Amino acid sequence: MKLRLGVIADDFTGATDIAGFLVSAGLRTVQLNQPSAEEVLRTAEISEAEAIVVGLKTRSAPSRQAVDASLEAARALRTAGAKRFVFKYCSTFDSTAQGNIGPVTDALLDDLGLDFTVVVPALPVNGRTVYRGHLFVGDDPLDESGMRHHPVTPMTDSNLVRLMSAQSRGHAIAVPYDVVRQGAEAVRSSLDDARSGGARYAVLDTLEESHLQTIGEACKDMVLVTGGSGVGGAVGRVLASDMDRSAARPAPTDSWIGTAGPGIVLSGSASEMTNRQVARYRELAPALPLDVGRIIADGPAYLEEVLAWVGGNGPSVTRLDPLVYATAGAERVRSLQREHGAERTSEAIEEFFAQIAHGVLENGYTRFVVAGGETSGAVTQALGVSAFRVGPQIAPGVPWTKSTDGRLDLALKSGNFGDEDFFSSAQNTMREGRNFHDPR
Ligand SMILES: Nc1ncnc2c1ncn2[C@@H]1O[C@H](COP(=O)(O)OP(=O)(O)O)[C@@H](O)[C@H]1O
Ligand SMILES: O=C(O)[C@@H](O)C(=O)COP(=O)(O)O
Repeated sequence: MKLRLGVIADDFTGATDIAGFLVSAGLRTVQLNQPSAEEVLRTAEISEAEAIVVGLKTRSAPSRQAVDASLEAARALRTAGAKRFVFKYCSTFDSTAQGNIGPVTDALLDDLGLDFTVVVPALPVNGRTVYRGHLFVGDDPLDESGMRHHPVTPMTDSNLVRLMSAQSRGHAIAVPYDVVRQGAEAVRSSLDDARSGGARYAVLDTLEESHLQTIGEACKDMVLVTGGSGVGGAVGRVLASDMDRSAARPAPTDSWIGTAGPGIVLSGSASEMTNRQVARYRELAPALPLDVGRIIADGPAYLEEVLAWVGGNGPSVTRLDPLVYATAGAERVRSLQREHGAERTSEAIEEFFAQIAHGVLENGYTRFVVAGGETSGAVTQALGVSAFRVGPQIAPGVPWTKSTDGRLDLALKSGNFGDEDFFSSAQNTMREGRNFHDPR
């Protein structure tokens, strides 16, 4: 077994995000969704994976459930040979004072016999930076960004030290930019001081890619690192540079071949970026907005109508895949939540997307572009996909993935990732792929 790194990701888009960065770092990486311990072990044995990413759906689950699922994943990864672990959460934290990042981090620390770790959500390539312990999204502090309107985890505080202290058992401190820019040695010594001073978590300022590399090197001997795909990629690069690379082997995405069947775009994210992506794609391809009232009141009959619409807008009619979306602006989301209840609305929409995915799968669809983390979790489960190979990146943090049985191609897009043309560029990337066979 070659396994070095085990990643526990709190949602499925987050899992593909970090898996893509680990592949780019040069590690053979497999992604498993909610696997049993046996699946983790079997994968480590037969796949020669150097990194296994376990995608969970724990971001907004009840805390006990999130802790249990994360511990089970970490133990399975350890049994499979992993010596180092990353707990991957969102680059926009997506975890309020009642959230699961603190409880899961505490449980992992205890289970691994540790008393200290780092908190590094930053992903500068996508505009997520941390300064003086505050998380920024582009030009805005987190609590002034679109994330303040998130339907499930509205972020109204940008101070990670405060958020982490509120959620967890221990004391968090910030390691400022002036230390990080001095390099790995300075960071390591600052972390040692923090730990001996009684801190349990250090939030590291991160303004640019080079800071991630510094942090990756400073955390070289840390068994558990927590944060986003940025620090995950840095840990991966440091690990890869330490490994024996004498055996020639193809780059992990060299042999990427897309499936040939029809495709669909499903968008259940209500983020600002996804709203822009939907608006843009509506100009290019057939698009069906979902009626949330009918999802709740009229489930099965409405599902039949939606599937019929998809069937009528297939490959013989349109070059770009049809889009079905619940995506709406903050005002509309609030009003639907007032009318039907926030949790009920989210769950009903996610379940409806799962049913659409299942329906089109039965009709022979093989290519799925999905926007939204929770939505991707629901869709992937409905498709019965439990393991992915990770392919080329469409945009930073969004690779194409393929079910390991080769049946399906999936692009699971975090709500906030990609540019306005993401939905069409995902399909174009696939069609332009060297080996992609487009039946149209
Ligand atoms: N129009 C809407 N009104 C209310 N909730 C919505 C609407 N559209 C989507 N949602 C819900 O919002 C949540 C979005 O979360 P997610 O899929 O993780 O997207 P993101 O990646 O942007 O966080 C889902 O639970 C989804 O069902
Ligand atoms: O780190 C990130 O921003 C993403 O990998 C992520 O976690 C995606 O979550 P959603 O925004 O819920 O899709």
